[in-house]
Amino acid sequence: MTDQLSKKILIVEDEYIIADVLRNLLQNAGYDICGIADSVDEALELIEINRPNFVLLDIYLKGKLTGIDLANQLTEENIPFVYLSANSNQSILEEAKKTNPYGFIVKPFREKDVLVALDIAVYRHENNLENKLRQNAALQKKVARIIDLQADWTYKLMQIGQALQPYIPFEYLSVGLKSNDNNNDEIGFMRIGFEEYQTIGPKELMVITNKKSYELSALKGKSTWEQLATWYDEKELQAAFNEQPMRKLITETFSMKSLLVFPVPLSGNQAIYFFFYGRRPDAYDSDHLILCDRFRNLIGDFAQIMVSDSKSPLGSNPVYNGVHRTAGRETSADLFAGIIGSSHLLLNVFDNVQQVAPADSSVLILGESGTGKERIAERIHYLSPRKSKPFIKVNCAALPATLIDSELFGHEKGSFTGAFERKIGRFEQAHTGTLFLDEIGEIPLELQVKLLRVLQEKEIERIGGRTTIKTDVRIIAATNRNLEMEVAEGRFRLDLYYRLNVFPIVMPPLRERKEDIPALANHFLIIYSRKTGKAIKGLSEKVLESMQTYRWPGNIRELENLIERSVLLAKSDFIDTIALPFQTEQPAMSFIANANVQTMKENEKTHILRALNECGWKIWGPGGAARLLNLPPTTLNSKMKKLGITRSFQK
Ligand SMILES: Nc1ncnc2c1ncn2[C@@H]1O[C@H](COP(=O)(O)OP(=O)(O)OP(=O)(O)O)[C@@H](O)[C@H]1O
Repeated sequence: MTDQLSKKILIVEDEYIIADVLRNLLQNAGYDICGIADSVDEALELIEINRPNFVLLDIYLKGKLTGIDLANQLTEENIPFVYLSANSNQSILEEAKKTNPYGFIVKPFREKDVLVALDIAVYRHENNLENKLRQNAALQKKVARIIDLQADWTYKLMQIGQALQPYIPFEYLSVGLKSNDNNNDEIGFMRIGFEEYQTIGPKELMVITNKKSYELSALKGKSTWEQLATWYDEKELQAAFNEQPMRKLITETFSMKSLLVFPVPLSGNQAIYFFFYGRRPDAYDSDHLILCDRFRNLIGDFAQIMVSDSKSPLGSNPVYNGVHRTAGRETSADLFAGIIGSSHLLLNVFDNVQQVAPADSSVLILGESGTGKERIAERIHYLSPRKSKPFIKVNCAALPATLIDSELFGHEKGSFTGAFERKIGRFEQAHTGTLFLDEIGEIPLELQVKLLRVLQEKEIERIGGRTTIKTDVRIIAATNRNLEMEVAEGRFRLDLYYRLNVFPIVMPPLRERKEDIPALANHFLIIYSRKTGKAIKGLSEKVLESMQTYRWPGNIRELENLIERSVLLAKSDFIDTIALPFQTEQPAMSFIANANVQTMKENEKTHILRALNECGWKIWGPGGAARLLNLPPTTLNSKMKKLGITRSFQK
């Protein structure tokens, strides 16, 4: 459990009785209550005087201002808070959620709920801080290494961009120097793979944009540069096109949608500017501004040394060293071996993995079935300091509810009928390593409490055992369900959700990264040609085109199965027809926000039914639906049960 004794808590609650109950129970648990406020004004005063470590925050308070107003102030001051709320209406809760609280306690609450919620909040906050501190330290080391590299400055600048990528993602980075003599050189780096960038210097830009040097200079001359770090979403970026013709050119030429401007002041009234461009309409937010603040000095040190060197590519006599198309020392081939694709959505996932892997924080991988969640979980483990320790996987959907308990925690001999031997559970097996809880959304509610306790207390008890056993396990959980929706509908515990959701990674569905389809298809073609001993050379343009228009409800797994089947059926060394399932047009569905659980279930149901029909309702063995769907038959069975699929369901 977290050390409460050092934690000062401020209670902001206008109902005296509730505030008093909270004070008593928190004091009994060892917390120090540094004040009770019934309005935002009073809370601000107490914060100023007492600097609490944590705030428990009611939404409706005395006075005009609400807890949500105070929340923004708390975020600015980096004071974590947990909401106390009665069952407010949905729109208020939505507003509250946007302020990124560390948890919610719903009134009326039990003593246990409050203590657990606070404990999770402290854990989450500490993990956040740990992440932030680690970020700074890691970047500091990288920058020092880059400065010392035996390479030209253009290459070093590209390495700086690459070092920033996990924190400030970009698809195009332009770096410019603003100086007294109005020299506005810019140099660009286009991301073309994981740790792979192409340099776009002035000459390349002229060729790509079909503009002469003086035309580009004129566009740059018209631009105004911000004094402070600023971000623009798609609309804001477009609205400023008139005053910023150079940004318009870059945005349109490279199909970018948002921008983060990061100025770093240097000596002698100069400043170096980093323009991060993203393909998402809202790639940047206030968190990136905080990162800019944190990294400013570090990047400033690098830039100062660079511009003082006569060989700098930016400065009064720029020395530009031509085109680089360079990968970092370790490429995706090393770090993400066998994970095919270079779409910006997948590259963002790689960035997240690289960021979180070295830490011990829990990771929650979200995404539809077959998007590669398990693959990513393995990578996180193998890129972490635990890589030589066990990686243990539990598929929560494949286990009957009655067995999950003993599977996870183990049992002693004779602890229940059928327990003939002592069993070591998965938690113990994963000791010092990583435990991957796949399909975490399927864990029954009763077990969720137990799992939460184990995660907090880091010790387990085997069923029928008398002693507790200490475990040191990193948790990676995955689900294809919308867990927020599961929480809202009472099937998943809010506290467990908050405990697991410390670092979410969202796997994009294949239909949102269609540019990866040809590479994936070729990858599977090579694998299955080799397996079947057929020398298949490729797929026709027509086949690739039809694959691009298909929606892939089963994602990469479905693509893999389709290629496997096509290779088996191929009569020549070239695949020029492919049996894509017939599909009615469906509206695009995004997984996280606004996802409609019903639709996803329906989707899964349709997909399974299609496979069952294709296999004549055979589930097990060769030619069975389980093999077609690349699922263990037990998983398929439990999915069918959950989705209510029986043969009579099929009309
Ligand atoms: N980027 C990728 N490159 C190559 N193969 C991939 C990639 N992503 C996934 N695969 C393959 O696709 C199949 C499905 O991947 P995986 O089991 O990791 O998905 P999942 O999201 O965990 O699915 P589920 O939710 O059904 O458990 C596996 O055979 C995996 O090896």
